[in-house]
Order: sequence, then C-alpha cells, then structure tokens
Amino acid sequence: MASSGKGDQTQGAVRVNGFNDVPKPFLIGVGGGTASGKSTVCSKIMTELGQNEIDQKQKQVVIISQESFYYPLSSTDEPRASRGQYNFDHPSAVDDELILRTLSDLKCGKAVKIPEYDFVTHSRKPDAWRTVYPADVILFEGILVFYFKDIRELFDMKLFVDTDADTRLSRRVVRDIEERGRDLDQILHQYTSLVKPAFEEFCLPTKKYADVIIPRGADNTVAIGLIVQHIEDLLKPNSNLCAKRLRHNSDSLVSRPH
Ligand SMILES: Nc1ncnc2c1ncn2[C@@H]1O[C@H](COP(=O)(O)OP(=O)(O)O)[C@@H](O)[C@H]1O
Ligand SMILES: O=c1ccn([C@@H]2O[C@H](COP(=O)(O)O)[C@@H](O)[C@H]2O)c(=O)[nH]1
Repeated sequence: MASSGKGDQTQGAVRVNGFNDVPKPFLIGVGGGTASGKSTVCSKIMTELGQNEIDQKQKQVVIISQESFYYPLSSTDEPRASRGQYNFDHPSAVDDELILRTLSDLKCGKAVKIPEYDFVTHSRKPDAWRTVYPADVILFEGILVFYFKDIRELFDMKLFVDTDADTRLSRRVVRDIEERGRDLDQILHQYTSLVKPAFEEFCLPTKKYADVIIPRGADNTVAIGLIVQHIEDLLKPNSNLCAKRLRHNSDSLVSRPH
C-alpha cells in the first residue's frame, strides 16, 4: 500500500498525487449462518496478522459487518422486532445497494462512513458513523454476504464458516441473552419461525460460492492458519496477486492516510 504522500481531501477520500501503482484492497467475504463464528474467525485472522495493536488509521486489515446495513425499521416494524417477529434474516431487510456502494468505494481506494448497529434497539446508533479506510485487506462478514450477485462478485476470496446448527443455536441463545438483550422465548420463537427457514432458503445455498469452507469455525485453527498464510503471501510486495492488485491509473484515489 502506498504509505505517505501529500493528498487533498476530496469527498471523504484523499487524492494522492504522483502514485500510479496503488494496490486495491483485497476483499474477503465471510459468510455463514447465525452464530457460526464469522466474527470470531475474522478477529482471529486479525490477531494472527498482528493487527490488533495497530492504530485505527494505520490498520492493514479491517472488519466490516453486514449488520451495519440493516434498513432502519418503520414505526410498525419496531414493535414486531421487539417481539422477535421481524425477519432480519430475509434479504429484503438489508440495504444491498448501500453495501455495494460502500464496498465498491473501498475497492476504488475511497474512505467510507459506515453506520454502527445496535442489536439491543434493532437500529442504527444515532450519529455513530465509523470511518473505514481502504486497508490492504477488508473482511466483510454476514449471513447474506454471498446472496447478492453484484456484491458477491466484488470479493477476491470467499470464506464460508460452517458450524453445526445445534452448536449455532446454543451459542446464539447465550449471546443474545448476554449481549443483545433478548429473552429465551423470543430467541427460540424467532429462530424457529424466521432464522432457521431463512438460513435454509437464503444463506446455506450460498455455500457453493465459497472458495474455502471452514468447518467448526474458529476451532479450526488449521484452516485459519492456512488462510492467514495465504493472505500474508498475497500481500508480499512481489506476489503475483499484489501485482494484479496494483491499479494502472495515474489519478489514483487512496484514503489510508499513511
Ligand atoms: N469456537 C468457539 N467456541 C466457543 N464459542 C464460540 C466459538 N466461536 C464463537 N463462539 C461464541 O459464539 C457466539 C457467536 O459467535 P460469533 O463469532 O459472534 O458468530 P457470528 O459472527 O457468526 O454470528 C459468540 O458469543 C462467540 O463468542
Ligand atoms: O436487530 C436485529 C438484527 C439482527 N438480528 C439477528 O442477527 C443475526 C445475524 O447476526 P449474526 O451475528 O450473524 O448472528 C440474524 O440471524 C438476525 O436474526 C436480530 O436478532 N436483531
């Protein structure tokens, strides 16, 4: 990634003069059912790539979650969501156009602003936007990341975290009670009536698009080690892929300010 350079601020991105060969971010999609361990796998990859101690603006690897792209709920849907009756697992709940625009902008080297989601209130946190810079590697995780064709085609690598359904449900119960303010009845009702059928209809069929399937999620240290090794190899300055990632555009836009 180009490191320094004097740039001027242009609509959220920094135009760097004189850099012809700026690598595009390497975009990795991480799909899988609810509570399969997508976030945990992503954070293990971050840790193994030594990214956790690095300042936000300097990070070479960043994680973005599909949850940031839920549509705001209407006043009639809000009470349904609180009763576990709103279908957050259906593709229509997700602003796929905003995802496409966001990931495309990152791929073009532009910084983006991403809304932060609050699972407790089922809504975007008011006025909480995170700026994401086009790092070397961007991990985009979520249940439907491979569902939309245009989005799917943006990924340079597709991972599917494949964890047994009983394990996922038991983890979801614990997580949703501890972290997402749910009660058991609501979780089980939502799971059986909405989450499971949607998983089978919209998420599971996307497993076929994966380049790598990770059985047992974050427990699969061998698979995670191989993926980390592969990313490290790709990011070496002389690798073939790094060469492919170089843009041959004299008017490059890059945003990571270092
Ligand atoms: N390998 C694992 N062993 C034990 N608990 C796990 C494991 N992977 C994930 N978890 C826990 O299960 C829950 C769901 O994991 P998470 O990574 O958030 O899944 P997802 O992002 O797919 O929804 C979290 O509470 C997490 O700490
Ligand atoms: O407000 C909300 C938004 C989403 N959900 C559920 O979350 C999961 C997806 O998140 P994972 O971290 O991948 O589990 C999805 O199954 C939705 O049902 C929610 O309950 N409330």
